[in-house]
Amino acid sequence: MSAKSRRPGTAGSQTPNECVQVVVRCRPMSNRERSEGSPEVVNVYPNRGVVELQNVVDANKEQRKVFTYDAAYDASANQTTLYHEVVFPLVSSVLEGFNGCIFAYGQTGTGKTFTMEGVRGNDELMGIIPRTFEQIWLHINRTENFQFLVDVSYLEIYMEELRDLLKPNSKNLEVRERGSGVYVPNLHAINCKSVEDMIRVMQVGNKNRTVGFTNMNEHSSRSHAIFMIKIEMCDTETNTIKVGKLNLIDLAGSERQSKTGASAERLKEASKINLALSSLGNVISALAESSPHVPYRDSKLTRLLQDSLGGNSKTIMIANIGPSNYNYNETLTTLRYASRAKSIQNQPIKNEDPQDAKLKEYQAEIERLKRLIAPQQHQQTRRSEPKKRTKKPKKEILAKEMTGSLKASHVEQPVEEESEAEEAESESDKENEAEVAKSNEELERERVENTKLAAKLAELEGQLVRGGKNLLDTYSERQIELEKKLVEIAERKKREIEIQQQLELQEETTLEIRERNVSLEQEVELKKRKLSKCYAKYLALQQELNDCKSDHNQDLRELEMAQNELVKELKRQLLIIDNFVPIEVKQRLYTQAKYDEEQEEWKFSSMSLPLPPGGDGKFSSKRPVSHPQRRRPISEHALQEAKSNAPSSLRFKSENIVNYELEMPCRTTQEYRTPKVSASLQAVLAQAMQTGGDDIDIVDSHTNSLRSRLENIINANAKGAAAAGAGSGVSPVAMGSSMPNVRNIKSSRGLPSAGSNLDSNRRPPTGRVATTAAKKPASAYPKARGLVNK
Ligand SMILES: Nc1ncnc2c1ncn2[C@@H]1O[C@H](COP(=O)(O)OP(=O)(O)OP(=O)(O)O)[C@@H](O)[C@H]1O
Repeated sequence: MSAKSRRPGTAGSQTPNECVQVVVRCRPMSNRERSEGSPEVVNVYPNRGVVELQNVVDANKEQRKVFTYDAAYDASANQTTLYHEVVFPLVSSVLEGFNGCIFAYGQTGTGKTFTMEGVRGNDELMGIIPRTFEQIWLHINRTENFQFLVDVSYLEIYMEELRDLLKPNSKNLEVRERGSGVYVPNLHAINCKSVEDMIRVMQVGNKNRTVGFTNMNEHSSRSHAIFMIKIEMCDTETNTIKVGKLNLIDLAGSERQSKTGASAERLKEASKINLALSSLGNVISALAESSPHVPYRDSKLTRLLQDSLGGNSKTIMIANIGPSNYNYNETLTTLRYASRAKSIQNQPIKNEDPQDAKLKEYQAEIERLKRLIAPQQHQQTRRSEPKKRTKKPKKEILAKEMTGSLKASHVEQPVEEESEAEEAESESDKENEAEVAKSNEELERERVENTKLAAKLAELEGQLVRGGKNLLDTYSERQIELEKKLVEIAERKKREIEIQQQLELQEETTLEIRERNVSLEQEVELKKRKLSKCYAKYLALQQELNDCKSDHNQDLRELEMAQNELVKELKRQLLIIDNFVPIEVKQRLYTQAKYDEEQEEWKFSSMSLPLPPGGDGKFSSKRPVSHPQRRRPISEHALQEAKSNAPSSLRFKSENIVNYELEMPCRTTQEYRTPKVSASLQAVLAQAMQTGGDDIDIVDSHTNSLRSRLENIINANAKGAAAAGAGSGVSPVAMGSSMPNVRNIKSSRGLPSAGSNLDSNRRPPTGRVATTAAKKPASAYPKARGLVNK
């Protein structure tokens, strides 16, 4: 596919498939690298999009490795150029209603955070994220006849846990899937109305982000941070809605554990980071090879990136590298991954008139509120007017009647009639007053309701931003022109790179055509040259293969280290379960715990407490109760007692159990028995006393090996699930989806299965286990990772 069809920004609701755009950025030498005298091994050719890596140490290795990308930037490239040439067109597409994703990938300390976030408080060194804010608001301020709703969220993945950076206390964030893509339920979103609002949100999130010190970077990001922007746009003339979503991702750095000088905590972090990044690498490889299975579910990171890699999104990968020889291997790995990512194809689709648009909801709500408020106001004005009018005539009539009757009374009426008239008058006055008070009350209530509705209306209207405002406040015409020119230059540069790359490809073909016209001798000479060229290519490929193998082995070693850590942890947990958890709880734990694939955690089907032992007579499970329908057997003695009037006979008089004292078991306690401390626990405690408690290696003295114990537990669990299925009338086959799948559990939880080196420090496997291992070689290592048995 030509780079032209890859370029984002093409209009139309369904664009053709386009590849992930891959850009490499090499940072300058750091002070430390300079002072250590580490040679520079990276050459960048920005006008050809080429990066060249030299091997200055190993003489046997091929000297140069050349990689070609959509664009390449050397240490002199500034933040503005990178933004205008790479990011600007993508953000423009997002403002047209596409999904977009930019992620920075690379070894720790190579400038991912510098590229994404930049240096705070320095306009020149501002990174991609704050520049994106400016572009978005500039667009909003320029676009007339449009209404916008801008929401942002910020989350991080730390140690395979999703955390909301804008609500650090909220827990248990999950990744879910629905028709329109992956999403995170309950993720906090903040409505923004300006660049400043967005910067404030970014700063709040950054304060909550997990960073730490390593040998490679003083402020190393220990988590993958994802800044999400959602822009809903409504054309007020046609009343159509578009939604653009942009994910800006600063990944944690991949690192060799030996180099980072990692402490135990850092080691744990690093193994999780590397695990997530290696699953990202696996996803990239699977997509690049068009593999039928893409292991998105291997980590939270890959699940979140599911749309961005191979889905509905325009995506840019910025691969950050360092120039020094010290990082040769890591740089080579990054360049290889970046090269592979170039062939990932996405299918971006414009999000037009989506059903779940908030803006639609808001507009409907605003209309509803307006409809509610208008008649009420009308009614209020109408009601307050006639009241005054009707009140007055009543009073006038009364006054007239009064004066009339007064006059008459002077002349001819008797005194009783006079007082009757007065009474009638005061009664109707009271009625009138009550009516007025009632309607006043009603009016007041309506007024309060109206104010509430008006406040809600104002709040909703306040969240929507009308486009085409403040244009002159923010940008002058000349600046707009300048920006257009910059984008044009960026486009031209991109085209130049494409042409240059095509030229290089055509050079070889041209050479062949020329060759046809020369003499035989020359042809031999040329063939020789060609042969030596091919041979050099062959050597390079062979070298590449060897490099891949050694890389693979290195990965394997690191996975083994992570696995050893997990095994240690497992042994610790089993030791605790064996020695401190009551046996009945343990059994319930083994048989009733179920693995929830969706939420990726273990769960209990019912959380009732374990019952104390019942059948042995020591305890009864319930207090005895009388039978509700049967009468108590009545003895002769009871009948006689019932007849007497002695106070003690009271309990025999009525049938109901008013004074019935329940018979309780005589003992409710057990003799204290000194706890048995197992040999393994004793050994651990002794070791802890000697070493001070750090990093104790548990030697399992259990008669079963760790592997067979795990198998037993998993079998018990499977049996428990099957029994539960049979009990509930559901066949175990039908329960397949909810039953913990042994293989799935093993692979997804990282539990090594039979055949792995789980208990390498123990006796060799017995014949039975060895047969199992021989039967199930495929499950020994997850195939998706490309791993094989040692
Ligand atoms: N292009 C660049 N120009 C100047 N300085 C840079 C550049 N890239 C990185 N740096 C500097 O290198 C150092 C490390 O960069 P940064 O923290 O961005 O690395 P990172 O890849 O995010 O590391 P980590 O993965 O550990 O978080 C910083 O001091 C940064 O200022």
